[in-house]
Amino acid sequence: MQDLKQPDSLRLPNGDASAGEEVKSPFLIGVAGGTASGKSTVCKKIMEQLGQAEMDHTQRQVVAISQDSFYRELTPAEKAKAQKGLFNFDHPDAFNEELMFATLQNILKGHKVEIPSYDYRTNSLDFENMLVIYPADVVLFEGILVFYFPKIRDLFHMKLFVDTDSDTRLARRVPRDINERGRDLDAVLTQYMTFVKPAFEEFCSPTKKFADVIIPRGADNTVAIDLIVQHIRDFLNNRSRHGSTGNMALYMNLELNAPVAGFAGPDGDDGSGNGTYNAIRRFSTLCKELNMQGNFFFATNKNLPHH
Ligand SMILES: Nc1ncnc2c1ncn2[C@@H]1O[C@H](COP(=O)(O)OP(=O)(O)O)[C@@H](O)[C@H]1O
Ligand SMILES: O=c1ccn([C@@H]2O[C@H](COP(=O)(O)O)[C@@H](O)[C@H]2O)c(=O)[nH]1
Repeated sequence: MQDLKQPDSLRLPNGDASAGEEVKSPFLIGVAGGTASGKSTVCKKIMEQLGQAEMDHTQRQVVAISQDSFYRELTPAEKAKAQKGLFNFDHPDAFNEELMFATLQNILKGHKVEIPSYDYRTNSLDFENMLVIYPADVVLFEGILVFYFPKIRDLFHMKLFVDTDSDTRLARRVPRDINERGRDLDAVLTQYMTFVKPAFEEFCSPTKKFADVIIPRGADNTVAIDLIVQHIRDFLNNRSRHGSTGNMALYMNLELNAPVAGFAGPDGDDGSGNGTYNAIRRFSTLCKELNMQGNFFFATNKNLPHH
């Protein structure tokens, strides 16, 4: 059974900002799932429901980042293979793990970071179109293998897995790759059968076990999305009431071992230990709600009280 923990960055009282400067150490949510399972759509819906999508980038409290910005640069020989659909973009070696790790660490320290966008038509990073990620309260990091690398997996405060059946995913991937990623039908199907499907089974699907929350049917699962949104909203309200260094992980019941002195939750917790109990209650209530809805699965968490 996994052990949900709180990364050091959230324990730091003030990150690495200069004295007096407020640091936003975000609540980091990993969103994994097979290709075309709906990871970006789920993130988009969460952002929209929180009123973040139409907001200026510099002002957003919630931001979403794609793992695709961390594909490693290909050698000319690999590029030639990729153009013929003969490069395996679904293998962990296709990613720059170190850069991904360093970037997430910087994000957790409350730094502004710049990452390239990804151009699927040329199979390359697009440094002309850099994405600026401003410090935010909640960061969603989505991709097929976000839970594959242990040290990256350990950075997440919460892990979601979007679980959509493979027929639906293939049926979505084919038109998307043809219409949006400049591919032809033969290439899409060959790539899928040669690389995408075997790699999903070998590398992506096994990471489902690390998820705290599994979302069947992705963006169609409005109940799951509403509940996740409601809880993010609660964090944001809590943080705006208690400052950006407010301990979101405790509020979310992800660190139950040590009460944090000075933490005051919405129920008037004072850090004496009752705050922890109240956090457990809130999280436990969420689990119960989700179980009752029956279309959402919460992985067993040894931290949760049993009712
Ligand atoms: N619930 C859904 N119903 C219908 N189409 C969907 C749904 N979710 C996603 N799609 C479509 O499927 C494709 C893949 O979705 P996307 O969110 O980009 O998946 P991922 O990020 O997991 O690759 C996109 O064209 C998207 O518009
Ligand atoms: O140049 C590339 C890079 C990636 N891919 C495919 O993209 C998916 C991952 O993106 P999703 O949005 O999660 O589908 C992965 O399965 C790669 O096969 C590509 O085709 N070309």
